[in-house]
Amino acid sequence: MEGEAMFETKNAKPTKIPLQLPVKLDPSTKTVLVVGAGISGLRAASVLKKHGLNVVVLEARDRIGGRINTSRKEGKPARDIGAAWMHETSQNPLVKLVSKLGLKYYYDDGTPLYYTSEGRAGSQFKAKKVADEFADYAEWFYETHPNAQDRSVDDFIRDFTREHALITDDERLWAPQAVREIEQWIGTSTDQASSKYLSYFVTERNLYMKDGYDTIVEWTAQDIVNSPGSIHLNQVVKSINWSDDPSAQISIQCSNSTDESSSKTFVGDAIVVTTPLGTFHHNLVSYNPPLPPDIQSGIANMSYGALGKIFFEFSDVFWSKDHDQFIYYPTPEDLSEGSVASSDGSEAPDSILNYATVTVNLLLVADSKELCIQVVEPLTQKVERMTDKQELYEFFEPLFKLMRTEPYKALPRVTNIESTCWTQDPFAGFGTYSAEKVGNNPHILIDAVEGRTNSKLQFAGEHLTIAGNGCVHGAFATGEAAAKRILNTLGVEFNEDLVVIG
Ligand SMILES: Cc1cc2nc3c(=O)[nH]c(=O)nc-3n(C[C@H](O)[C@H](O)[C@H](O)COP(=O)(O)OP(=O)(O)OC[C@H]3O[C@@H](n4cnc5c(N)ncnc54)[C@H](O)[C@@H]3O)c2cc1C
Repeated sequence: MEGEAMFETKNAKPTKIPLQLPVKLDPSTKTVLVVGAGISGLRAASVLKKHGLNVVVLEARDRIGGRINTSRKEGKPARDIGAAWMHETSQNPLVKLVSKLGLKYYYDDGTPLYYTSEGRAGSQFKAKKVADEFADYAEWFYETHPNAQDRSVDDFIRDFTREHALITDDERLWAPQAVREIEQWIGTSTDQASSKYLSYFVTERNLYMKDGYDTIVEWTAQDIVNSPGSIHLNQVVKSINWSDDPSAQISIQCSNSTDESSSKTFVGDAIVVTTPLGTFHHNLVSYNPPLPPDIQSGIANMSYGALGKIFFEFSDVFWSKDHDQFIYYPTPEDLSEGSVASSDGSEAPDSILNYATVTVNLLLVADSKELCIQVVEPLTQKVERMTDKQELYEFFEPLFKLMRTEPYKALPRVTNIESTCWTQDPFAGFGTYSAEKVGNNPHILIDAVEGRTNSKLQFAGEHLTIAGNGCVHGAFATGEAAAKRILNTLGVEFNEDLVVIG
C-alpha cells in the first residue's frame, strides 16, 4: 500500500489516488569519487557501493593498500613494509577478521631484551618502569591541568625525574632514554613529541599479522575490485574542483603516473579524499575553491612523523631465540663524551648506537631468520636515502654485534636486505603517519571534518581520528564515517546490516 491512499465517495467504490510522497533517491544515479585506495578509501568505497552508489576510486600507485604494503617473495614469509600489527586488540574491530579469514597471527608481547652500548642489559630495566610511571603522570597532569602549556616528552620527563625523590641516580639518568621506546609507536622523536597528546602503549597487546596485512586490504576491497571500472590505478589526482551546490558536479584532474603527459578528468556527485596528511602539508593536490579555513587550520595544527624499517635476513641466527624484541637505548648525554673530533677537526661519523631502536625478532614472530630494525625521524630520512646495501649493513653492524649471544663469534652472512622508502614517497606524503608534536591540537582538524555532515567534500584517513589514530583500524573507521556523511548529504539512509565486519 506504500505510496497510495484510499478515498471513499458516496455510492461509489473506493478510488485509488496516488500520494505525493517525497521522491526517494535512486542511489545508482549518484557517483562518488574516492581519492586513494588505502584502507580508509577502500572502506569508504565499499560502504558506498553496498548502499547502491556508483564508486570511482582513483589511486596514484600501481597497487592498492597505500601504507599497507606486503612484500611477497616465493618461498619467503610475508614481509610488511608498512603496517604489520593490529593495535588496541581488545577494541579493534578488525581483529574479528583474523578468525573469520583464518589468518595466522602472533601476539608479540613477550618481555623484550634491553641493550645499551655496554651490551645486554637483561630483561629487567628499572628505568623503563620510571618511564611508564611518567606516562601515567603526564596523562593525569593534563587531565587535571587542561590549560597547561604543552611540552616535549623529553623536557617533561627530565623535570619529572629531577623532582622525583624516590628514584636512584641511575634511574634518573636512564628514564629519559627508556621513554624513547615509544618513538617507534608514535613515529617521531621524544624531543619533538607532545606530552599533552602522548599515546603511550603500555598495557595494550599487539598482534602481528603473520599472513601479511594485505589480507585485510583484499577483504576490504573485494566489492570494489570485483566491480569493473570502479578502481583506476596510476591516476595521480592533481586538482579537485568542488562545490556544495546540490546541482553542481565535482570534477578532478588526474595525470597518469606512467605517462605524465596523459591526463584525465573524472566527474561525480560527491568526493572522499583520503590522501595522507603529509600530502596536504606539501600541497600536492590543489583545491578549487581552496579548502575551508577550519580544515586548513586543522592541517596546520597536526604533524606527520616517519617510522622506517630495515629488514636483515641472515644465513644463521646469532641473537636470542627467547625474546620478541630487542630494545636499544643510547647513552644519556650526561654520560657520553660528546662527538669526538678527529685530528683534522671533522666530527666522528654518526653511529646507529646514538639512536634508540626497537628490533623485532622475526624468528619468533614470522619463522624467518630475520631482524627488522625500526627507526624514527630524523634517522628514518637518513637511512631511507641509503641505497647502497653495503652502506646500510655497515651502518647497522654495531647493533648486530651487541645482539650476539656469543660475542666472540663473527656475524653470519647477510642474505637479504630490504629497506622502506616512505620519506622519499610523495604518495605517502614523505612520511609514515600523523604524530602529535609540541603545540599541536588534533581536535581542530577532527572536529572540522566530523562537522561536515552535509557536504559533498569529505575526508578520511588515519589522521582523522583520536581512537586508533595513526593505525589501520583508525583509518578504516574514518572511511566508514566519511561514507556515512556522504550518504547523509545525498539523502541515502545508512543501513548498518550492510556493512558488518564479523
Ligand atoms: C612503516 C609503517 C608502519 C606502520 N605500522 C603500523 C602497524 O603496525 N599497525 C597499524 O595499525 N598501523 C601501522 N601503520 C599505519 C597504517 O599503515 C596507516 O595508518 C594506514 O594504512 C593509513 O591508511 P589511509 O587509508 O589513511 O592512508 P593510505 O594507506 O596512505 O592511503 C592513501 C592512498 O592515497 C593514495 N594517494 C596519495 N596521493 C594521491 C594522489 N594525488 N592521487 C591519487 N591517490 C593518491 C596513496 O597512494 C594511498 O594509496 C604503519 C605505517 C607505516 C608507513
